[in-house]
Amino acid sequence: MTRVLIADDLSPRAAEIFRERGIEADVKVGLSPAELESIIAGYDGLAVRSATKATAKIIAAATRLKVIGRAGIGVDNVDIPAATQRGIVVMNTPHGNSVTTAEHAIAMMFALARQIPAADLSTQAGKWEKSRFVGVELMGKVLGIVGCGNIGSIVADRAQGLKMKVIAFDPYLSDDRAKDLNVEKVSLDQLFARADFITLHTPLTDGTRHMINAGAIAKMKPGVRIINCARGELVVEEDLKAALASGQVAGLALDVFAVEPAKSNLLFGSDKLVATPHLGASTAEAQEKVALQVAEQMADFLLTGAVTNALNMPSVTAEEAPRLRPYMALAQQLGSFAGQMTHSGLKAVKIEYEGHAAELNTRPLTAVALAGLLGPLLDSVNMVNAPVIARERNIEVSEIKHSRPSDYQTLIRLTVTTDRQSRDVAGTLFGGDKPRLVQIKGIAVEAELGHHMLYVTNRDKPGFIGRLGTLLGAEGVNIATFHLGRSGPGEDAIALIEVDERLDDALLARIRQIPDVVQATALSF
Ligand SMILES: NC(=O)C1=CN([C@@H]2O[C@H](COP(=O)(O)OP(=O)(O)OC[C@H]3O[C@@H](n4cnc5c(N)ncnc54)[C@H](O)[C@@H]3O)[C@@H](O)[C@H]2O)C=CC1
Ligand SMILES: O=C(O)CCC(=O)C(=O)O
Repeated sequence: MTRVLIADDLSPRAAEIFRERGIEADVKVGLSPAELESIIAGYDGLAVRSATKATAKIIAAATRLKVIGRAGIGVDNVDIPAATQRGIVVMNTPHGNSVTTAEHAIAMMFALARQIPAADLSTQAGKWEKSRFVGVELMGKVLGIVGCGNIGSIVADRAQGLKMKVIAFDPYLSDDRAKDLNVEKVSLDQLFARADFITLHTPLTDGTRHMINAGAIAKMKPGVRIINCARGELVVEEDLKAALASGQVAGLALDVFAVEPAKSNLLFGSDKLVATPHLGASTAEAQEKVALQVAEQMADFLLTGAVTNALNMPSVTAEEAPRLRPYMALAQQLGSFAGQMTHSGLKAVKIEYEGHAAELNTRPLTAVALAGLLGPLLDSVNMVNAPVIARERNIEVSEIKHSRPSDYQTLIRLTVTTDRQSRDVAGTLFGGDKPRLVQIKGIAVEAELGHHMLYVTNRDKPGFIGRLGTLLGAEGVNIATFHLGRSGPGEDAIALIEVDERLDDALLARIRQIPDVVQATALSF
């Protein structure tokens, strides 16, 4: 039975959805890394929020794992390259908690502007310190948004409702989108120089780690207030501590910390700091949404092959999945055929689509063709890691969709170039869903690929087929199907023969001794 481990505190809806869809769901929250490592091999899926770290070590132990689902946005707690190498799909749930997180950023901005947490503490302590808590108005102030994606743009919208002037730095924000959002696109230095409040909404990447450091803070307006509801490591906490002490930064609101859970932190204790324990996504509504979304996505993938919001492979919608399935089988078979015939360094792979195939979402087909191709050459290859492996090995992959009329309603052709030669193989779907090989090295042949095949190339000479059939019969080899093709009378010919069992090397050697045989290979599908 398909089994999923829910390792973080997700809404109970997630487990319900898995079970409703016939997937066994174990909820084990708070496992240590060692405990997780010791049980992960029993699961097909792992659902997490941010507490569980799916490290390379955990992933290496996850021999059965097919999918990691992040009920949330940031996936910095998942080692995506390690998952990709192991052929594990990593998916998240963008949008599910964006409004909630944007609202938290706005709440943090108010908390800073009016010192609400400190005023609350003081008031409840019976101090009534009206003059200590004189705040600043938000109206007319400049809000600098660093990272204007889903969350940043919602923050921009809400801030405009508060009559703030919104400026944004985001290298991927187009002029049109900035215009739609009514935000002024600026450089990072301009944002630092102009913003009264700065709010961070970028993912944590090598490019954003520690972007708010002493150098950046020095460029900011004295008395700036900074909000971070994205990731702790976007800032250098030591530098912020110094800036709070000097007054360069008047207030700091942090929902996220370099080390979490932040049971202690060098910034704690300052009355200029407002801190929350990574609560950005923690509303009932957001948690319900992300739990439902991650469970549906993971179940869809595990049960139907539909891929939504994956970070390491192309998407396949639930509608596409059944339509793509026979094409996937065809692409896999073509790849596998070519892979089993490839014995020297692979340099390039070209995958061409014609007819109906050219109208499909071909990225997953290309990925599966590559997996079929590399599978016979390497261990543990699947459609998730095959494109990465090809890239790492400098294999040039090209995909072409032809709009020209085709002899076939649908056709996929794979051309593999090695150090020594180029070889192509093409196939179609017979009756709309049955994969058939239709061409090998430009020679027409129509063959369904069975489990065990014998592939022979020979010179087209009288008596050859009889000699081959006689030898196979004499060796007790049962022939299921026999397919022939040739480029012309007396020229290159091929035979594709389905047999009940894989032929051994000794018999293959004898087949190669039959006059006119060029090569003979046993293939398995
Ligand atoms: N505190 C919390 O509980 C939550 C935190 N988050 C964090 O918020 C982050 C942002 O989430 P979304 O807005 O949904 O992501 P998103 O992907 O929609 O937006 C991120 C934006 O950052 C921009 N960006 C990337 N590198 C940048 C750079 N060097 N400088 C400026 N901008 C850059 C991107 O172009 C993109 O527009 C997540 O990656 C996650 O880490 C998300 C949800 C909840
Ligand atoms: O699940 C959570 O509480 C954290 C959410 C988060 O940080 C994210 O979605 O990136």
